[in-house]
Amino acid sequence: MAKPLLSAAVSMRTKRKSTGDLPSGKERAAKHPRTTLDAFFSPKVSVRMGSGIDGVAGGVKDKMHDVVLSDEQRQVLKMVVEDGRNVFFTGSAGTGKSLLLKAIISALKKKHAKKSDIVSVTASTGMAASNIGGMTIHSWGAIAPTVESVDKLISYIRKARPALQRWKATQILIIDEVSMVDGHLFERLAAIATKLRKKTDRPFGGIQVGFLFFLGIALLI
Ligand SMILES: Nc1ncnc2c1ncn2[C@@H]1O[C@H](COP(=O)(O)OP(=O)(O)OP(=O)(O)O)[C@@H](O)[C@H]1O
Repeated sequence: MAKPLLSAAVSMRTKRKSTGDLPSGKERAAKHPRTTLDAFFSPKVSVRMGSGIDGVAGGVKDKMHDVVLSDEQRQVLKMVVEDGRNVFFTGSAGTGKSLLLKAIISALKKKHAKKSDIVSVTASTGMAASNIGGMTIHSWGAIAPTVESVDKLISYIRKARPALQRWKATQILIIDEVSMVDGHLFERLAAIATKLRKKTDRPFGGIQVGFLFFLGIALLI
């Protein structure tokens, strides 16, 4: 049987329940340990199985499964979400990168729920972008592939208001499958960010960047 594929539906299970839902006193403490920071970064994530190709083929029932992140996955999630660090991680096939990326996106969106436009989720290809509920890096940044000059690109972006808003508002940029982004495009993205955001002293104009590499994740934070 084909291995189930992940969809973008990953949700953190760290939300506090109202006290009315829980028993009180010692029983409650035993059954429902207090939510600690450590517990926050030991999230259970629900993964929708059977979507994607398997789902289309109808081979697997669409069903939510709880999984617990491994120590390594939790460590990366904490570095990105809590510490706000630029993180790149890689690994061979099936080591849980995609699941972790979805958990990271979910945690970032939850953390920044009141200012959701500061988190941007992108990928180098349309397929990868759609798998994580994002858009291609070209669409996100209004990068016309035929335009070479950074200044021309910037004047084009200034006229494309939604893209301009994204460039200015984004504080955390995730790029999935960053290995498909060539160095030249990457340099242009960095140059545009620096010029548009007017923070010339900081790489990428101060955007935190994260990447999911071909076999891993790269975040620009
Ligand atoms: N912490 C975990 N607990 C249980 N299952 C997990 C965990 N992390 C990942 N998995 C499962 O392992 C399988 C492989 O994970 P995933 O697709 O994220 O790997 P990957 O590194 O992205 O693989 P590839 O490079 O081939 O795309 C998936 O079925 C996923 O649901």
